[in-house]
Amino acid sequence: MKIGFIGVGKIGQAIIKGLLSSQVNNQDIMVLKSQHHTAQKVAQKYHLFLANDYSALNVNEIVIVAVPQSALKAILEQLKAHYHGLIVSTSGGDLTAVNAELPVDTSFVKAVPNTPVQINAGITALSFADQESETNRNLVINLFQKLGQVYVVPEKLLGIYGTVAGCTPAFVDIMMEALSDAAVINGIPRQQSYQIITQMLLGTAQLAQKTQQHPGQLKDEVTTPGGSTIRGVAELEATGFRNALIQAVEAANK
Ligand SMILES: NC(=O)C1=CN([C@@H]2O[C@H](COP(=O)(O)OP(=O)(O)OC[C@H]3O[C@@H](n4cnc5c(N)ncnc54)[C@H](O)[C@@H]3O)[C@@H](O)[C@H]2O)C=CC1
Ligand SMILES: O=C(O)[C@@H]1CCC=N1
Repeated sequence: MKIGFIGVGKIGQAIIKGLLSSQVNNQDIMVLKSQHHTAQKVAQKYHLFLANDYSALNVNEIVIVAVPQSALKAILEQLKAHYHGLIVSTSGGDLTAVNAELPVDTSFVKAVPNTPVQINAGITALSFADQESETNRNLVINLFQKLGQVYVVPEKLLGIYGTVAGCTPAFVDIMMEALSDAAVINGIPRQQSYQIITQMLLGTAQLAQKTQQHPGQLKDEVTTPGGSTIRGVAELEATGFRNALIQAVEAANK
Protein backbone atom coordinates (compact mmCIF):
# COMPACT_ATOMS: atom_id res chain seq x y z
CA MET A 1 0.00 0.00 0.00
CA LYS A 2 1.32 3.46 -0.89
CA ILE A 3 0.75 6.23 1.62
CA GLY A 4 1.18 9.95 1.05
CA PHE A 5 1.56 12.66 3.70
CA ILE A 6 0.67 16.32 3.60
CA GLY A 7 2.04 17.84 6.80
CA VAL A 8 4.79 15.99 8.62
CA GLY A 9 4.99 17.85 11.91
CA LYS A 10 4.63 16.12 15.26
CA ILE A 11 1.75 13.75 14.54
CA GLY A 12 2.65 13.18 10.87
CA GLN A 13 6.15 12.09 11.88
CA ALA A 14 4.80 9.99 14.75
CA ILE A 15 2.65 8.07 12.22
CA ILE A 16 5.59 7.70 9.83
CA LYS A 17 7.86 6.34 12.59
CA GLY A 18 5.18 3.84 13.63
CA LEU A 19 4.63 2.70 10.05
CA LEU A 20 8.35 2.27 9.40
CA SER A 21 8.78 0.16 12.51
CA SER A 22 5.84 -2.01 11.49
CA GLN A 23 7.58 -3.15 8.31
CA VAL A 24 6.01 -0.59 5.96
CA ASN A 25 8.67 0.03 3.31
CA ASN A 26 10.05 3.58 3.24
CA GLN A 27 9.70 3.53 -0.54
CA ASP A 28 5.94 3.21 -0.08
CA ILE A 29 5.72 6.48 1.87
CA MET A 30 5.63 9.82 0.09
CA VAL A 31 5.63 13.29 1.60
CA LEU A 32 4.50 16.43 -0.15
CA LYS A 33 7.10 19.20 -0.37
CA SER A 34 6.22 22.13 1.88
CA GLN A 35 7.33 25.73 1.88
CA HIS A 36 8.58 25.29 5.46
CA HIS A 37 11.17 22.67 4.35
CA THR A 38 9.99 20.27 7.07
CA ALA A 39 8.87 17.73 4.46
CA GLN A 40 12.22 17.88 2.68
CA LYS A 41 14.06 17.23 5.96
CA VAL A 42 11.72 14.41 6.96
CA ALA A 43 11.97 12.76 3.53
CA GLN A 44 15.73 12.89 3.78
CA LYS A 45 15.84 11.61 7.35
CA TYR A 46 13.61 8.56 6.71
CA HIS A 47 14.55 8.01 3.03
CA LEU A 48 11.02 8.67 1.76
CA PHE A 49 9.83 9.85 -1.64
CA LEU A 50 9.39 13.61 -1.88
CA ALA A 51 6.42 14.69 -4.01
CA ASN A 52 6.94 18.02 -5.73
CA ASP A 53 3.27 18.71 -6.29
CA TYR A 54 -0.24 17.42 -5.61
CA SER A 55 -0.52 15.46 -8.86
CA ALA A 56 2.44 13.29 -7.77
CA LEU A 57 0.34 12.14 -4.81
CA ASN A 58 -2.00 10.28 -7.11
CA VAL A 59 0.07 7.08 -6.96
CA ASN A 60 -0.98 6.72 -3.30
CA GLU A 61 -4.02 4.79 -2.09
CA ILE A 62 -4.17 6.83 1.09
CA VAL A 63 -3.15 10.43 1.69
CA ILE A 64 -2.86 11.48 5.32
CA VAL A 65 -3.38 15.19 5.93
CA ALA A 66 -1.77 16.26 9.22
CA VAL A 67 -1.62 20.04 9.07
CA PRO A 68 -2.98 22.79 11.33
CA GLN A 69 -6.79 22.90 10.99
CA SER A 70 -6.59 26.32 9.36
CA ALA A 71 -4.69 24.84 6.40
CA LEU A 72 -7.12 21.98 5.72
CA LYS A 73 -9.60 23.77 3.44
CA ALA A 74 -7.00 24.93 0.91
CA ILE A 75 -5.37 21.48 0.88
CA LEU A 76 -8.71 19.76 0.24
CA GLU A 77 -9.26 22.10 -2.73
CA GLN A 78 -5.94 21.00 -4.21
CA LEU A 79 -6.61 17.32 -3.51
CA LYS A 80 -10.06 17.59 -5.10
CA ALA A 81 -8.42 18.75 -8.31
CA HIS A 82 -5.47 16.35 -8.38
CA TYR A 83 -6.03 13.23 -6.29
CA HIS A 84 -8.31 10.20 -6.43
CA GLY A 85 -8.31 7.86 -3.44
CA LEU A 86 -8.64 7.96 0.31
CA ILE A 87 -7.97 11.11 2.29
CA VAL A 88 -7.45 10.69 6.03
CA SER A 89 -7.49 13.94 7.99
CA THR A 90 -6.04 14.36 11.47
CA SER A 91 -6.91 18.02 11.05
CA GLY A 92 -10.67 17.96 11.55
CA GLY A 93 -13.15 18.71 8.75
CA ASP A 94 -16.82 17.80 8.36
CA LEU A 95 -17.38 14.27 7.03
CA THR A 96 -20.65 14.99 5.24
CA ALA A 97 -19.73 18.38 3.80
CA VAL A 98 -16.27 17.36 2.58
CA ASN A 99 -17.39 14.03 1.11
CA ALA A 100 -20.23 15.78 -0.74
CA GLU A 101 -17.68 17.95 -2.56
CA LEU A 102 -15.22 15.22 -3.49
CA PRO A 103 -15.26 13.18 -6.71
CA VAL A 104 -17.07 9.81 -6.37
CA ASP A 105 -13.82 7.83 -6.32
CA THR A 106 -12.40 9.95 -3.49
CA SER A 107 -13.29 9.60 0.19
CA PHE A 108 -12.68 11.68 3.27
CA VAL A 109 -12.08 9.97 6.63
CA LYS A 110 -11.24 11.52 10.01
CA ALA A 111 -8.62 10.22 12.43
CA VAL A 112 -7.32 11.27 15.84
CA PRO A 113 -4.15 9.34 16.63
CA ASN A 114 -2.10 9.90 19.76
CA THR A 115 1.66 10.35 19.97
CA PRO A 116 2.40 6.77 21.21
CA VAL A 117 1.57 5.62 17.64
CA GLN A 118 5.27 6.27 16.97
CA ILE A 119 6.13 3.22 19.09
CA ASN A 120 3.12 1.19 17.88
CA ALA A 121 1.45 1.57 21.29
CA GLY A 122 -1.01 4.23 20.21
CA ILE A 123 -4.73 4.70 20.05
CA THR A 124 -6.45 6.08 16.98
CA ALA A 125 -10.10 7.07 16.87
CA LEU A 126 -11.58 6.94 13.37
CA SER A 127 -14.83 8.25 11.91
CA PHE A 128 -16.21 7.26 8.52
CA ALA A 129 -19.07 8.70 6.49
CA ASP A 130 -22.16 6.44 6.60
CA GLN A 131 -21.77 5.57 2.92
CA GLU A 132 -18.07 4.66 3.21
CA SER A 133 -17.29 1.34 1.51
CA GLU A 134 -16.22 -1.71 3.48
CA THR A 135 -13.01 -1.86 1.44
CA ASN A 136 -12.02 1.69 2.34
CA ARG A 137 -12.96 1.23 5.99
CA ASN A 138 -10.77 -1.88 6.19
CA LEU A 139 -7.84 -0.19 4.43
CA VAL A 140 -7.81 2.65 6.96
CA ILE A 141 -8.48 0.44 9.99
CA ASN A 142 -5.68 -1.97 8.96
CA LEU A 143 -3.28 0.92 8.45
CA PHE A 144 -3.87 2.42 11.90
CA GLN A 145 -3.92 -0.98 13.58
CA LYS A 146 -0.22 -1.19 12.67
CA LEU A 147 0.21 1.68 15.13
CA GLY A 148 -1.82 0.33 18.04
CA GLN A 149 -5.49 0.13 18.96
CA VAL A 150 -8.25 1.53 16.73
CA TYR A 151 -11.72 2.72 17.76
CA VAL A 152 -14.27 3.44 15.05
CA VAL A 153 -16.69 5.97 16.48
CA PRO A 154 -19.52 8.22 15.28
CA GLU A 155 -18.25 11.64 14.17
CA LYS A 156 -20.03 13.42 17.02
CA LEU A 157 -17.98 11.39 19.53
CA LEU A 158 -14.64 11.69 17.73
CA GLY A 159 -13.75 14.83 19.69
CA ILE A 160 -14.10 13.24 23.10
CA TYR A 161 -12.40 10.00 22.04
CA GLY A 162 -9.59 12.10 20.59
CA THR A 163 -9.37 14.12 23.79
CA VAL A 164 -9.33 11.16 26.17
CA ALA A 165 -6.70 9.30 24.11
CA GLY A 166 -4.92 12.08 22.24
CA CYS A 167 -4.68 15.05 24.62
CA THR A 168 -4.24 13.19 27.89
CA PRO A 169 -0.67 12.00 27.14
CA ALA A 170 0.30 15.64 27.79
CA PHE A 171 -1.57 15.60 31.11
CA VAL A 172 0.25 12.43 32.14
CA ASP A 173 3.58 13.93 31.04
CA ILE A 174 2.93 16.89 33.35
CA MET A 175 2.10 14.49 36.17
CA MET A 176 5.42 12.69 35.53
CA GLU A 177 7.31 15.99 35.68
CA ALA A 178 5.60 16.96 38.94
CA LEU A 179 6.27 13.56 40.53
CA SER A 180 9.87 13.82 39.44
CA ASP A 181 10.17 17.30 40.99
CA ALA A 182 8.87 15.90 44.26
CA ALA A 183 11.38 13.06 44.06
CA VAL A 184 14.22 15.49 43.35
CA ILE A 185 13.23 17.74 46.28
CA ASN A 186 13.75 14.68 48.45
CA GLY A 187 17.13 13.77 46.98
CA ILE A 188 16.50 11.28 44.16
CA PRO A 189 18.60 12.10 41.06
CA ARG A 190 16.46 13.49 38.17
CA GLN A 191 17.16 10.75 35.62
CA GLN A 192 16.58 7.98 38.13
CA SER A 193 13.31 9.59 39.22
CA TYR A 194 12.06 9.45 35.60
CA GLN A 195 13.08 5.79 35.32
CA ILE A 196 11.16 4.97 38.49
CA ILE A 197 8.11 7.02 37.54
CA THR A 198 7.79 5.68 33.98
CA GLN A 199 8.14 2.09 35.22
CA MET A 200 5.57 2.78 37.96
CA LEU A 201 3.12 4.10 35.34
CA LEU A 202 3.76 1.19 32.99
CA GLY A 203 3.32 -1.34 35.78
CA THR A 204 0.19 0.36 37.13
CA ALA A 205 -1.38 0.50 33.67
CA GLN A 206 -0.46 -3.11 32.91
CA LEU A 207 -1.87 -4.27 36.25
CA ALA A 208 -5.17 -2.51 35.55
CA GLN A 209 -5.27 -3.89 32.01
CA LYS A 210 -4.33 -7.42 33.00
CA THR A 211 -6.56 -7.79 36.05
CA GLN A 212 -9.44 -5.62 34.77
CA GLN A 213 -9.92 -4.58 38.39
CA HIS A 214 -11.70 -1.33 39.13
CA PRO A 215 -9.18 1.52 39.66
CA GLY A 216 -10.74 2.20 43.07
CA GLN A 217 -10.05 -1.37 44.11
CA LEU A 218 -6.45 -1.13 42.91
CA LYS A 219 -6.08 2.10 44.89
CA ASP A 220 -7.50 0.39 47.98
CA GLU A 221 -4.80 -2.29 47.71
CA VAL A 222 -2.11 0.39 48.05
CA THR A 223 -3.65 2.35 50.91
CA THR A 224 -2.57 0.62 54.09
CA PRO A 225 -4.77 1.63 57.07
CA GLY A 226 -2.96 4.37 58.96
CA GLY A 227 -0.26 4.29 56.29
CA SER A 228 1.43 6.87 54.11
CA THR A 229 -0.51 6.46 50.84
CA ILE A 230 -3.88 7.43 52.29
CA ARG A 231 -2.35 10.67 53.59
CA GLY A 232 -1.27 11.46 50.03
CA VAL A 233 -4.70 10.45 48.68
CA ALA A 234 -6.43 12.79 51.14
CA GLU A 235 -4.17 15.63 49.98
CA LEU A 236 -5.03 14.90 46.32
CA GLU A 237 -8.75 15.07 47.18
CA ALA A 238 -8.26 18.29 49.18
CA THR A 239 -6.44 19.93 46.27
CA GLY A 240 -9.06 18.83 43.70
CA PHE A 241 -6.97 16.36 41.68
CA ARG A 242 -9.99 14.50 40.29
CA ASN A 243 -11.81 17.68 39.40
CA ALA A 244 -8.67 19.13 37.80
CA LEU A 245 -8.54 16.13 35.44
CA ILE A 246 -12.26 16.29 34.64
CA GLN A 247 -12.04 20.02 33.93
CA ALA A 248 -8.90 19.54 31.82
CA VAL A 249 -10.71 17.00 29.61
CA GLU A 250 -13.78 19.28 29.42
CA ALA A 251 -11.60 22.25 28.41
CA ALA A 252 -9.70 20.24 25.79
CA ASN A 253 -12.92 18.86 24.33
CA LYS A 254 -14.48 22.28 23.68
N1 LIG B 1 0.16 16.36 18.01
C1 LIG B 1 -0.77 15.48 18.30
O1 LIG B 1 -0.65 14.70 19.28
C2 LIG B 1 -2.03 15.40 17.48
C3 LIG B 1 -2.36 16.34 16.53
N2 LIG B 1 -3.52 16.24 15.82
C4 LIG B 1 -3.89 17.24 14.81
O2 LIG B 1 -3.06 17.03 13.66
C5 LIG B 1 -2.76 18.27 13.04
C6 LIG B 1 -1.24 18.47 13.00
O3 LIG B 1 -0.78 18.50 14.35
P1 LIG B 1 0.78 18.51 14.70
O4 LIG B 1 1.49 17.51 13.87
O5 LIG B 1 0.86 18.42 16.17
O6 LIG B 1 1.17 20.00 14.21
P2 LIG B 1 2.58 20.51 13.72
O7 LIG B 1 2.50 22.00 13.74
O8 LIG B 1 3.68 19.82 14.45
O9 LIG B 1 2.65 20.02 12.20
C7 LIG B 1 1.92 20.56 11.16
C8 LIG B 1 2.78 20.49 9.90
O10 LIG B 1 1.98 20.91 8.78
C9 LIG B 1 2.83 21.64 7.92
N3 LIG B 1 1.96 22.47 7.05
C10 LIG B 1 1.27 23.56 7.40
N4 LIG B 1 0.58 24.02 6.34
C11 LIG B 1 0.86 23.18 5.30
C12 LIG B 1 0.46 23.13 3.94
N5 LIG B 1 -0.38 24.03 3.44
N6 LIG B 1 0.93 22.12 3.18
C13 LIG B 1 1.77 21.19 3.69
N7 LIG B 1 2.19 21.19 4.98
C14 LIG B 1 1.74 22.19 5.75
C15 LIG B 1 3.75 22.43 8.84
O11 LIG B 1 4.93 22.81 8.19
C16 LIG B 1 3.99 21.42 9.95
O12 LIG B 1 5.15 20.66 9.69
C17 LIG B 1 -3.47 19.35 13.86
O13 LIG B 1 -4.68 19.65 13.23
C18 LIG B 1 -3.69 18.69 15.23
O14 LIG B 1 -4.83 19.19 15.88
C19 LIG B 1 -4.36 15.16 15.97
C20 LIG B 1 -4.07 14.18 16.87
C21 LIG B 1 -2.91 14.23 17.73
O1 LIG C 1 -3.77 19.63 20.88
C1 LIG C 1 -4.39 19.33 19.87
O2 LIG C 1 -5.20 20.11 19.36
C2 LIG C 1 -4.17 17.98 19.22
C3 LIG C 1 -5.43 17.15 19.17
C4 LIG C 1 -5.12 15.89 19.95
C5 LIG C 1 -3.76 16.08 20.42
N1 LIG C 1 -3.25 17.19 19.99
